[in-house]
Amino acid sequence: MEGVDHLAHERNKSEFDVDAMKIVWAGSPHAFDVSDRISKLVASDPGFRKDNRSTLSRKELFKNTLRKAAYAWKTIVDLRLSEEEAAKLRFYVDEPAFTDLHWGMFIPAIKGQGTEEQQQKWLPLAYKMQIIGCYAQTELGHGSNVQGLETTATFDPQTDEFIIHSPTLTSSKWWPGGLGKVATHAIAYARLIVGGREHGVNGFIVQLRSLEDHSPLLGITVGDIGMKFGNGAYNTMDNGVLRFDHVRIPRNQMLMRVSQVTCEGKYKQSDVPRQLVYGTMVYVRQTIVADASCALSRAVCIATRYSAVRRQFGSQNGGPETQVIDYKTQQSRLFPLLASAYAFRFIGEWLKWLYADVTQRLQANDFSTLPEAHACTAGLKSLTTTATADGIEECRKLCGGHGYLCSSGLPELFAVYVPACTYEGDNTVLLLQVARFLMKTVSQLGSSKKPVGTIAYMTRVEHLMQCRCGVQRGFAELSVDLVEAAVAHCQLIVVSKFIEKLQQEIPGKGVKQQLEVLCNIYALFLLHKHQGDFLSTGCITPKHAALANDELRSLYSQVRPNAIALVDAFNYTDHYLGSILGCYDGNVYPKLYEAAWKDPLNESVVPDGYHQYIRPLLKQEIRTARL
Ligand SMILES: CCCCCCCCCCCCCCCCC/C=C/C(=O)SCCNC(=O)CCNC(=O)[C@H](O)C(C)(C)COP(=O)(O)OP(=O)(O)OC[C@H]1O[C@@H](n2cnc3c(N)ncnc32)[C@H](O)[C@@H]1OP(=O)(O)O
Ligand SMILES: Cc1cc2nc3c(=O)[nH]c(=O)nc-3n(C[C@H](O)[C@H](O)[C@H](O)COP(=O)(O)OP(=O)(O)OC[C@H]3O[C@@H](n4cnc5c(N)ncnc54)[C@H](O)[C@@H]3O)c2cc1C
Repeated sequence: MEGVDHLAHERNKSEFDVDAMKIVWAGSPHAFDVSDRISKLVASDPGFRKDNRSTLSRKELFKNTLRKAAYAWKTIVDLRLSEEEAAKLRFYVDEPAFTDLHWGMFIPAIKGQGTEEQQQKWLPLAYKMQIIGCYAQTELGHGSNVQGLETTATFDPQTDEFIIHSPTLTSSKWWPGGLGKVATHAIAYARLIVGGREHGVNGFIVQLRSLEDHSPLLGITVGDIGMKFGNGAYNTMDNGVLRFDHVRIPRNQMLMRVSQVTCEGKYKQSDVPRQLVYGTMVYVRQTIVADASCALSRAVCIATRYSAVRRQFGSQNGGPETQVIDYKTQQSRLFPLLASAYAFRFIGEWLKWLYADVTQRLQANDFSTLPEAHACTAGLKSLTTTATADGIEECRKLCGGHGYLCSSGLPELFAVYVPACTYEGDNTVLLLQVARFLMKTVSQLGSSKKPVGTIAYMTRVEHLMQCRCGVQRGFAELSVDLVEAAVAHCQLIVVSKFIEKLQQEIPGKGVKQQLEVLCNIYALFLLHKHQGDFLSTGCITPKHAALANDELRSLYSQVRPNAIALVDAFNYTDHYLGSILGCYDGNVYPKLYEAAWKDPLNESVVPDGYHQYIRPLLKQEIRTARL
């Protein structure tokens, strides 16, 4: 029945202060207040409805996304929302759109790679959305290999301009979000050519469309690259294709914090690492880790609530069947994902600190932690997105057949989320960067340069290197093993930071105890999953492995009474979850049944096409082959 909490009995089992855990999950009382207020604002406004997405055509879907983006911007302006509140509103609108790239990449690129003068010119226009930007780096022929990009930017000293050109088909910009139909400007990455000499890939601000009638400017060919994975999902985003035909831009539209070109045509490299050109990618990778905890926690919330609602088998003497959440197999699949959601939340908090720290150091020309920041953002983006994409799919399976319905929210969540394993850096390519960082660290063991921070533990392998020094096989030859080592390195960081989180003051009855249980589940589940490596390297004995398994089962039993409260702590509205299976009150079956009849296919009891195709079949009016 409506208004009845079908999960009340589960909520009454909780052994900790859920409101205190909501603050821990949000990060602070202030962050909780903003999230709670804005999520409810979005949920209560019919202008942000999203339950019809799977029934719209691509063009209807995209136009609806533009409407919502404009409505969100009007809401932000009318309510004078702060930058923090505006970001939260865009998050809870929960629809990939051009604004993600405008705010999430175009603006950060100008802030990170533009000079003070360039920031003063372009940021006010971007903040007021008087221009809409995208980040145009990837090309049809190159994405991972940034140094392989083919677009050229040739300096013309006669006119003090750069000529931006797409020399080949494969140099067409391909994938940039927001590019296809909306962006008026791009940060385009191109090979800088001055006086016939190449100076690597740099970023250039290029206007693509008229601010009067939105038509592409002279020399610009631009469009959408077409439908992507899944129906609604990421098709709300106009990922685009862009070709330049000798497009001229003023010299001062090359982002010049890292490298400069003078009006005399002199190329100058600042005394900063050229990799700062990649700074926007580092920034986005750390935000993607926070995204992972959001996406995984959504899926886990849905699967946990539904696992408590769903009963299957086990009825004794006509009594109620067993809740599937009580099956050990369901717990062994679900609870490690619940623990991962919390683990990724805390590693996301730490990574945000690491990024802010390296940014502050860069401003003082201290580049000492840049390699570690690159390795951590690359590795943790790879680890958390892979685990989250796999986790969302596991949550779909944990919900049985109903998990495959769009009304469960899980198919769309999966379809929107999985490109995170590719965008902002293919996950394997990024792990190879971590492996390169680890090998460089190992090669420096024994020198005066002692490993610190997230690689401090590597001093312990020093003896290994001394006895094995000289035995070196090619990086490429060992890359599979090195990628596994990179994953293990990142997992160690996640576990370490979870443990460090528990050493902080954590208010609220039973809250720290619950987090300790989740931390132990996360760590022991990894040990169980990789026990072959731990056993073969002698890190643990078979008895240790058996003890870990026993402890895991015990920990699952400790989580069980608190599972619903632990996902309630995410404080997601039913609107944001977008899932009948995950609705707060657990009143699933009536809602599933009601939703089915709203499908357009049920607008008529006899389907279109019956008389044309089915009736002739049934009436044998179609000549059938002799059976
Ligand atoms: C309905 C439900 C919704 C819920 C789900 C919510 C999800 C969100 C929904 C949608 C939101 C939409 C937002 C989406 C945002 C993302 C959009 C995507 C954008 C993009 O993809 S932008 C393009 C990204 N492209 C890449 O990442 C390219 C990857 N490749 C590279 O980074 C480089 O090519 C490279 C690093 C692999 C190699 O570079 P290079 O050849 O130049 O360098 P080397 O390998 O030779 O290394 C040389 C030394 O430089 C160091 N280095 C490399 N990179 C960096 C760096 N970034 N920072 C610092 N240092 C770096 C290396 O370590 C080497 O150092 P060494 O000391 O010499 O070893
Ligand atoms: C939804 C979505 C949104 C995007 N948005 C943007 C955007 O806004 N702006 C933008 O510029 N780009 C964007 N991209 C592009 C994205 O950044 C690239 O697709 C991504 O960097 C991967 O590069 P790639 O496509 O060249 O993959 P490839 O590198 O071609 O990967 C193919 C395979 O080759 C493997 N591989 C590649 N190099 C190596 C190596 N050295 N060693 C071992 N294996 C290797 C990879 O692991 C992978 O298995 C987006 C992509 C998607 C899917």
